[in-house]
Amino acid sequence: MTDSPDILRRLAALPVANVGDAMDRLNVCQSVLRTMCPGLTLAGPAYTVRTRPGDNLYIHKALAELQPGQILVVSGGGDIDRALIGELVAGRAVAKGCAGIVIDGAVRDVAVLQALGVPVFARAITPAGPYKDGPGELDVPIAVADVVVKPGDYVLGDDDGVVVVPRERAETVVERAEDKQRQEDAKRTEIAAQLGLEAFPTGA
Ligand SMILES: O=C([O-])CC(=O)C(=O)O
Ligand SMILES: [Mg+2]
Repeated sequence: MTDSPDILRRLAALPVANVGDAMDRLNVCQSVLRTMCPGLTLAGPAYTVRTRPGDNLYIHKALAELQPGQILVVSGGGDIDRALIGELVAGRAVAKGCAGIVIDGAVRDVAVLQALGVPVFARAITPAGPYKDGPGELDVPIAVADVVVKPGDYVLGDDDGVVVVPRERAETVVERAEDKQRQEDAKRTEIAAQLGLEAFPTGA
């Protein structure tokens, strides 16, 4: 699948909430999927993995396939009793140029994930480790916190949560989201004046 760096750059510049609004407020992952690394944003095309809950053999297999800029997106069935990744898997993914990790399950070693500076989103943290027996699947459509993710779909995350932009709709979605952002910018300027501020806070 050809990459669209311009669309990705434009999507990445927008708040995740506005991109969700631009998809009729659908395609937003359930709020159980939270950032493990506050302040870091995530944006890129998905490399998808489906694993047996509590088992990360196929995540290790995925490390060999990951391309720079991709987001490692894992459906672990939402199980939160075993961590599917920690510092070692995350470090290896970063070494392959991975731009972020989304786990529909749990993670561990969270202090080091933050120190690595890689955006990681997951349902939970637990010290309990994963089994490594399989089965699993690579590069297939998956479900992540109630949203379908196809290989190559754009995945975006910030402190509010995660949205998935289907690749085939990305152009329309980014235009709608930019339009919404412009409308909101006008409102922010108006509110800043009411607050006696030179500019509306950015949260950055
Ligand atoms: O043991 C594992 O596969 C998960 C883990 O803690 C790590 O990646 O550091
Ligand atoms: Mg570990």
